[in-house]
Amino acid sequence: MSLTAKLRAAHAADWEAAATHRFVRELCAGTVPTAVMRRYLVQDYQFLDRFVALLGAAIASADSFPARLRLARFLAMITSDENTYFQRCFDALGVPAAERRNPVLTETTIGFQALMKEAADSRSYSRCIAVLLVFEGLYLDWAERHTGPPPPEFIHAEWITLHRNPFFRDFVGWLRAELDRTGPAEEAACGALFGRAVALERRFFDDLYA
Ligand SMILES: Cc1ncc(CO)c(N)n1
Repeated sequence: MSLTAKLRAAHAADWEAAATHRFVRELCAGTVPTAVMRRYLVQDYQFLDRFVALLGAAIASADSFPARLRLARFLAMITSDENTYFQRCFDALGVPAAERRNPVLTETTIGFQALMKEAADSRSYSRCIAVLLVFEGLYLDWAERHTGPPPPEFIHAEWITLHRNPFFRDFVGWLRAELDRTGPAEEAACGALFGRAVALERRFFDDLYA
């Protein structure tokens, strides 16, 4: 069994709970309450800050130029299309500047930031990839489970299509292959980060309805 298949199986309960969570079901149906969507986007924008730094660490620690190019292309999408999605949502929802820049963070967001900092500071390519694979693989998974027409509001529809398109799917497949190639040398450390990331993803969605 490949490392990524083993990790996915070891954390199947949290993974399934997140991939089929009430939040993603409501998102795909276009019925997320506005207050819930707003809470999600404000916290996720703080997630994104460290996520960009983690991608930078992965680029710096990668063992080949093709890997750096691939990660850099993904980073370019995050810092353009995905960043402007957040800005347009904040405009539409009337989120003030202070809450875009410096909101009160939940424990879970703080946990995500600590996890990403730890992976980035390790300067280990495979540890960075282990964390990235959870973030992107889980979002690809729930987005691809949605097969109906996109919901009418851009706030819902674009968050789905950002995670359900051929470029994103290829990128996740590539992350999986990179972890299977480089992760076995650091299996315990990669597995621990992977498991923490999946548990945080589940909690991040749970928090929205707490
Ligand atoms: C919490 C979280 N996990 C994964 C993604 C996908 O990048 C995201 N935007 N937010």
